[in-house]
Amino acid sequence: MLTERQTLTQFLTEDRRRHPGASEEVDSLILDVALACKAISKRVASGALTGVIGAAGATNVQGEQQQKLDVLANEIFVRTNEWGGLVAGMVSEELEAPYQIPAHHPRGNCLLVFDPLDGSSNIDVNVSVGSIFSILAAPVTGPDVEVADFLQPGTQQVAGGYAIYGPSTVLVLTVGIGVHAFTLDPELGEFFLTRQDIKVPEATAEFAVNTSNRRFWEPAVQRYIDECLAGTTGPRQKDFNMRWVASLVAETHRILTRGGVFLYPRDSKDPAQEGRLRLLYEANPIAFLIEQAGGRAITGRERVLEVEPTRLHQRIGLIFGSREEVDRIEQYHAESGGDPEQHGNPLYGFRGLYRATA
Ligand SMILES: O=P(O)(O)OC[C@H]1O[C@](O)(COP(=O)(O)O)[C@@H](O)[C@@H]1O
Ligand SMILES: [Mg+2]
Ligand SMILES: [Mg+2]
Repeated sequence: MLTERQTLTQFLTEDRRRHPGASEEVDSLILDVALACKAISKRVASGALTGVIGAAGATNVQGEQQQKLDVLANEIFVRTNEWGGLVAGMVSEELEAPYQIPAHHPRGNCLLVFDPLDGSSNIDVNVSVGSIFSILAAPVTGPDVEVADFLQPGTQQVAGGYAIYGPSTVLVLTVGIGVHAFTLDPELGEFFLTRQDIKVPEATAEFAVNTSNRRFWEPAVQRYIDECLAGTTGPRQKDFNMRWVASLVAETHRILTRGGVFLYPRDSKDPAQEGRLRLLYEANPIAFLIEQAGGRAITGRERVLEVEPTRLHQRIGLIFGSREEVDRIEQYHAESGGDPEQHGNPLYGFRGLYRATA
């Protein structure tokens, strides 16, 4: 098997060299991230046997209850990446402020941004979870990294990806030249290239959304989902299937495997927030992967990767997947006049005046 398949290390040292932006520092950092993901994968797989299931008893900066595995995965990410001399600073879902590299470790030129454990609500029920990461170049500033250093649009990412801890552990990666997947051989402890140049099919009949939020959605999203649900009896003239795993990594993996469209749109549930998912360490790396695979990722009205971040833990509407469906959702937002305040406007409801033509 070793001779037949390319390892992640071989892939980075051979294929990456063809990319003009390739840097050994980024390659090495990706390998450190992969090491962290292997360690997390092992802890996730051991489950209740090693006492990692359950709440940690603390609340993070998002106001969410931390699970033991959230804390552990964050610790693994930080400890694995702080000493190698590759990173200038880190931002994590689980840390309020940027993590400064301790003075006794060398400082590198990359910024590492991550969601150490995505899909936390699925830990207890033994459903797939994952880790998401994004790598940016560190602007040259003072000895410490600052919040402003991390507020770069997603177009500036030099690498992004996720590891999914499912029936098998798979690392999905882009360095800006396509999307590739590496499956962990748990016996050898090595990631092997198992899918190259992944492409999201342009058309789909499968959507993913948490429909319990319907009353908080903007009219454009209500219209789109209502039309999908109407199937052959509605304007789309075809039936749709629906999935909702409640793990962003699992939904992304499915869409990268067989297509589909994902929506966690901006809504009015918490008027102080623009959405549920975080821009820097959830939306941006996922958008980077999806675009590299030929799909699209938007907030509803703009390209996710072009959003100028204003806060570390900023939330955003996230809609991504097969190009034809994302185009349609974008069009519905444009047609609704660009006014996000029209929540619940009956004119846009399923029985409303504004129904799409197929
Ligand atoms: O429970 P909801 O509202 O459906 O939200 C599910 C979403 O929340 C998340 O679990 C948020 O990520 P975290 O688990 O890292 O907080 C996503 O993976 C998922 O898409
Ligand atoms: Mg998450
Ligand atoms: Mg998380």
